[in-house]
Amino acid sequence: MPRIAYFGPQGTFTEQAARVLAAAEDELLPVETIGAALSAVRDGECDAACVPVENSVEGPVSATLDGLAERAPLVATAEALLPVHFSVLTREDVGTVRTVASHPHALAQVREWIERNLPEARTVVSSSTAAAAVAVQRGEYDAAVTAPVAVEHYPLRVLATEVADVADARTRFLLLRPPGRLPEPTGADRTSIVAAAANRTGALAELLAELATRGINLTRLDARPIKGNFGLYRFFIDFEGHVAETRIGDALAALRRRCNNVRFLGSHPRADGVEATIDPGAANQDFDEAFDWVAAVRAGSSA
Ligand SMILES: O=C(O)C(=O)C[C@]1(C(=O)O)C=C[C@@H](O)C=C1
Repeated sequence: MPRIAYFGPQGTFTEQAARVLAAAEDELLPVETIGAALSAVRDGECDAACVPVENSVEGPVSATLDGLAERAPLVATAEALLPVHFSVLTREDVGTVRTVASHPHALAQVREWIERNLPEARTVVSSSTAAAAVAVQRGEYDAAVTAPVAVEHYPLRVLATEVADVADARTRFLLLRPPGRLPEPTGADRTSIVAAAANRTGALAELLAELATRGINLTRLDARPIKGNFGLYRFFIDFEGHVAETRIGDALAALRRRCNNVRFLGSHPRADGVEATIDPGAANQDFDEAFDWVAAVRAGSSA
């Protein structure tokens, strides 16, 4: 039975995403950290890992980005996009809430709500939203900011539901596997890479220009420090399209020429189904015809 490690424990948003992405026969295994989920795949204990990658309010999930840039390569074969609003759970015996725990991304999405509704509470960081619920059950903290499903696993008192400072907040999750067969292109795909641009004037601009001149639309750009090298950064770049397409393959080849540390992080269908925008002259057919023309020129059959 295929096994999927997910960022747990049970009742996290990531578990919900894993349920969206898993096949009926897959077995889901909660692990305590994002790093442990990636290691479970790298060590061959699991076939895939489900982890969060970006949130529309708080931005990138750095443990996922750093975990993908180092050690053995993993590629994303699918993504899920979940709406994020929270429940606040407490124990029956709690009167005034003095401590409220959650994952840092969750706390960042309910900061104003806590200030307004739990003015006496100090926030405490936990490894995940569900881990915060476990800590409240154990009596370590007074309240937890959790996914709505958490209360089904951790029988606590529901203090509030539908909590969110920003309406329509969303988190995107990836299903990661060892490199292997890629999903088929659909016309509404996302490709991800990470590259360390050289430390010289214009190096990042040159990488981005390779995408721009081919009419490829970026969907995300994040920088993360290369640990142990103060001032040096890796760039995580997501863009529309699939590596199987001529235009995307041509761009990746150009990035590889400019930067030999490019790592491919996957091409897969977008969860929102948004089709790639194609500029005039930048369709796959335009690339194919241009390459055919060059071949004909080389063969002496065109000019
Ligand atoms: O702690 C969880 O429930 C998670 O799945 C992690 C996570 C995140 O990393 O952003 C997922 C979605 C929410 O934005 C809050 C927390």
